[in-house]
Amino acid sequence: MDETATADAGDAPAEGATPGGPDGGDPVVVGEGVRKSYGDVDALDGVDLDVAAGEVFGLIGPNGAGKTTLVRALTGTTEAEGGLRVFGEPPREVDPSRIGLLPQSFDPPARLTARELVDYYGGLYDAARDTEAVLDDVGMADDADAWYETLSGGQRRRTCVATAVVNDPDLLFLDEPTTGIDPAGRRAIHRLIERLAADGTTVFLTSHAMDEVERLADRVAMLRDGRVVASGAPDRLVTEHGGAPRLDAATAAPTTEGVVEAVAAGVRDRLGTDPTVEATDDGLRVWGVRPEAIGDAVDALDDAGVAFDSLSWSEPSLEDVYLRLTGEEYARRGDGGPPDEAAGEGRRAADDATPGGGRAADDATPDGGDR
Ligand SMILES: Nc1ncnc2c1ncn2[C@@H]1O[C@H](COP(=O)(O)OP(=O)(O)OP(=O)(O)O)[C@@H](O)[C@H]1O
Repeated sequence: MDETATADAGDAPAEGATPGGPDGGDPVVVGEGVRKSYGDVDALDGVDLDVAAGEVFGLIGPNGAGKTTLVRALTGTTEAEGGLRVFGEPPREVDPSRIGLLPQSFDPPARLTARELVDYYGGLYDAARDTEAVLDDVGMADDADAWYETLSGGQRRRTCVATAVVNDPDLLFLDEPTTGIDPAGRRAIHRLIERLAADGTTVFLTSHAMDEVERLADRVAMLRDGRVVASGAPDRLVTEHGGAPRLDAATAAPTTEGVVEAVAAGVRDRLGTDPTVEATDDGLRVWGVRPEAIGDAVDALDDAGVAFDSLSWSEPSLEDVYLRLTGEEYARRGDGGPPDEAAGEGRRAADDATPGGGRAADDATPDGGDR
């Protein structure tokens, strides 16, 4: 979906945003100024968002940012202040058959097999998908006769995903669906999410796996301290907040200020740009090295007498956006370089956020709780 990325929770949707979705229809999920406190803790501090029909909406943020609280508010499994609408209704009034929910913590009966569990949850609905097909979707067809309590952590999580999609929901909430699942299983879950979205299911995805969110989400909202500090399409967020591509050199010897200056001078001469070079924990980093300039940058390292053990080049990703806008970081940084500026931007965005600003997500629950 084409939306300008924003990093200010207090803003209205940016110009070019299509809050009603690509087809201009009503959003499936709307949150306006959503607030939730636990004692002195403001778990949600004024969150706004909308999710369009058929969209995969990613919600990311550090531990304790408020993601699960938001999912719970949107699924009606906890009370929250503010405007919450799912399919135009308060979350607790939504037809449960339209909603799928995979809570972060879900403890189904342990002495049922995976097949029996999917059957059981499918039986709660008038129309459910075929159990075998759902088990196959999550890669559990071969282990379907094992008791839940004997399954591995990843197999359990796959089974839980199966119970969340067995009713073929119009809106699916997945709170960290792939935690503990091996790479092949993750791919199976990703394919399932992609297929559901292609078939029109709206997916509200919470995850700490930035590669997963970057791959799957049409739009992302980043929560920090109960506030949205950025939202937009992943590629736009990366472009606007991810920083520059960089070349990292791992060196045995510590990087001195003299080496940093020598490399900076060399890169300036060879690339004709004014680079940011900084010492890192295991060597040094040159920011702003485009793929076609890697050779020249390496020559500049050689010129400066940098004896490196290994080199790596990387483009910015959603993980960089996350690290910057949450104020966390990768390695030790120099003064005033791109990471510091971006981290400061994130901190400012969070600090400037006003109650009722930003974007968030709403939700509803199939059977009234974390099952
Ligand atoms: N039932 C509760 N009682 C008291 N405090 C709570 C409760 N649920 C959540 N909180 C607090 O609300 C804040 C947000 O918690 P929440 O679980 O929503 O974060 P999260 O972003 O989902 O974190 P994580 O990534 O670790 O799952 C935290 O400070 C947490 O301690």
